[in-house]
Amino acid sequence: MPEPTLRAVSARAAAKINLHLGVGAPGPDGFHPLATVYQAISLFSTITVTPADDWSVTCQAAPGIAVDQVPLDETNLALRAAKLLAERAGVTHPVNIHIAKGIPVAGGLAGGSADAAAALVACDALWGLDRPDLAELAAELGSDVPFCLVGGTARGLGRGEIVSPLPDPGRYDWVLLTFGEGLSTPEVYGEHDAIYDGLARPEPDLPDALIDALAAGSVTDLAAALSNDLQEASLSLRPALASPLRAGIDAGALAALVSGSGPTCLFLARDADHAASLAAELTSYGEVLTAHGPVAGAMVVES
Ligand SMILES: C[C@@](CO)(OP(=O)(O)O)[C@H](O)COP(=O)(O)OP(=O)(O)OC[C@H]1O[C@@H](n2ccc(N)nc2=O)[C@H](O)[C@@H]1O
Ligand SMILES: Nc1ncnc2c1ncn2[C@@H]1O[C@H](COP(=O)(O)OP(=O)(O)O)[C@@H](O)[C@H]1O
Repeated sequence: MPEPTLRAVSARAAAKINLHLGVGAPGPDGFHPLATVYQAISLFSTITVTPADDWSVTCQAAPGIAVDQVPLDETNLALRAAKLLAERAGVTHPVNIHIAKGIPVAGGLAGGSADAAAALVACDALWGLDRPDLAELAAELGSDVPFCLVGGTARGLGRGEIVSPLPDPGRYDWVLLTFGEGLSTPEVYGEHDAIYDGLARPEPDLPDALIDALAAGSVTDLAAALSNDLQEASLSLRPALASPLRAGIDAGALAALVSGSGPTCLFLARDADHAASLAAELTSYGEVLTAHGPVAGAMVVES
């Protein structure tokens, strides 16, 4: 077994958005086949792992982020990630996992998945493992976790865990409208199934227009190609989202859509200055953040 080092190690991972989220009919395991395009954006969780006598998790919120819904028991996804890696690598030394949370919780931004990806990378470095197969462990932890390891912009197939990078040389500025009360991902998928009950659902695919827009770095073409099959279900569960989505377009956003399973609303801006002015127009609807993408995946950082 590798000898543990005594130092603490920090790693950070980014939130994701789905530029396209195509959802098919669920398989026998209840999971939905996806054809999605993920983009990592500049909202981060930083995980610090420190050798300790027992396994534990602590969490601290960045300004504007509410962390009361983050579990501090064995269900915490970062703790599950660390324990899974320890078990597979034969490590028996517990760690404290400290989460500095900069990603809104239960917002359709893969905050828990980002924490898990960062925990894998941090523990891998702390324990001196240098394992090349973190993606396999990531897929066991959740459908979004493999993307959070990789970052950038990538297509996601299967249930979202089969990730391959896409050329994306541009920079995109986003305004995010977030809400204190999240939406449950399984409930949103369930609502999607209820809406499509009895209706045929084609196999999901990736639109060429989106891939081309990204390759060209064209913000206006990207705006025209954004789509989310879960948006209708999110709006059905949270009808109040319709009004800020409309307000964003009225204020000049190039596009407005729900992020993944929601309820975070995304607004695409022309550039960073435009994002700042759009953000100022939307403050009456919820907590407003700005971010840009694509950014890198999970990586070790200075503590
Ligand atoms: C919808 C998406 C879009 O990227 O993310 P969020 O917007 O919630 O962050 C993902 O599909 C969420 O991924 P993730 O949150 O990792 O899901 P998992 O832990 O693997 O699964 C949680 C639950 O979501 C449902 N689920 C998830 C993925 C999938 N392809 N089909 C599903 O039906 C299942 O009910 C599953 O029990
Ligand atoms: N480290 C974590 N951070 C946030 N939520 C977590 C974490 N571990 C487990 N959870 C649970 O996962 C749920 C979904 O949170 P999150 O991953 O932020 O949202 P989403 O699935 O919408 O992207 C939360 O309600 C919470 O109960």
